[in-house]
Amino acid sequence: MTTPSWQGLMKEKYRLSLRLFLLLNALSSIYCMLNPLANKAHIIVRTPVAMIFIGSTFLLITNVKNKNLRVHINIISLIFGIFWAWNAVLAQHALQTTDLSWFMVTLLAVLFIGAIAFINNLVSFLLHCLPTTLTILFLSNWEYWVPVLFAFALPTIGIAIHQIIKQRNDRFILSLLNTLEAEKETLIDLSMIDPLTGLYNRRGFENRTENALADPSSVHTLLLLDIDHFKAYNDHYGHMMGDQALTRVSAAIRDAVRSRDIVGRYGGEEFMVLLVNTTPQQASETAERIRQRVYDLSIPHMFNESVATNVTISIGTAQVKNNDMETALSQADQALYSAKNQGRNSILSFDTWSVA
Ligand SMILES: Nc1nc2c(ncn2[C@@H]2O[C@H](COP(=O)(O)OP(=O)(O)OP(=O)(O)O)[C@@H](O)[C@H]2O)c(=O)[nH]1
Repeated sequence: MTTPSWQGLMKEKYRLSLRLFLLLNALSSIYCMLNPLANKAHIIVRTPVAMIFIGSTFLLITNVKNKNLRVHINIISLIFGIFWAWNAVLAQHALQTTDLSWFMVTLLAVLFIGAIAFINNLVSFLLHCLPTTLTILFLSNWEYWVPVLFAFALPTIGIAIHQIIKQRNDRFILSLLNTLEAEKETLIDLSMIDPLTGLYNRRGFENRTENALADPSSVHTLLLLDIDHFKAYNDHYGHMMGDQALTRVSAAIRDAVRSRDIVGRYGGEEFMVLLVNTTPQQASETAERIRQRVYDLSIPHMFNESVATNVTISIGTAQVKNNDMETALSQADQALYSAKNQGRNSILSFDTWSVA
């Protein structure tokens, strides 16, 4: 699970608790309308519960039909809470009773709805239950204040404690999700890095170049670089020295280009560089700078046959046209092959070479 899906789950919970609240209100209002006690009274007594029934049914249907409709749960709970309190006032007036049992049924129904629907939302619970609780206290002249306040305090305390525990859990889960996401990002980054040289591997290179190629107005140049006679180097100096040479050459390439250019290890002793947004002139200057920097490392290579006595590289370059990296790669490869054939430690641009 990710943070956005967690937030989606929270929204869904919010929606479900609203629906539950509306459903319980609709059911309770039906009961109150059919209650024989209420029938004894004037029809006006049934006005608030009728409004609760119409309002909750309408909102419930609307909410089920349109998931994205935003309904403020606190406002709805307060309005319905006031309606229930109004119902208590009208009923008491009509029935002329201070009988606790009658009040308790209404109060417990309201508290039950609030506690079930708003187990995680103390504010909504209070907004829904306080109007009726206070009204009943006044209507009964505070005669039954102990059972009324007890009935109100018990779920209030329970919901408050439950909310504190839930908030702690939510914070813990969110921090856990953030840590997991950060670790996932690190792993993705690591999976794109070549462990020996620290450059992008082929996957990382492709991933990074996708972003650069997204801008169609820019002109990019692809460089393919290959260490000359590296097999002979490995054979004579050993694999460990070969690894060291690869690491130093990688660093030299990285240092010779701008930070926005993308450098990757193509595989073995081959590298690739995407020179982002460069003119052909700048590209050939950069390729020459790379070649020279590697030469200047002066890594001894007595078996770099008829090229030099130190490690050198050959470079093939090609412009990336129409964001077509595959074609550019094939062209740079052809240019590199020719640069090797022309004596190595050299640079060949596919674009000028193919025209000639
Ligand atoms: N030390 C080391 N050697 C590697 C690594 N990957 C590839 N190589 C060696 O690189 C050498 C590549 O040799 P070749 O493909 O024949 O090319 P080359 O000898 O450089 O000849 P040219 O490219 O024609 O100049 C092989 O000997 C590989 O074993 C690596 O990670 N470490």
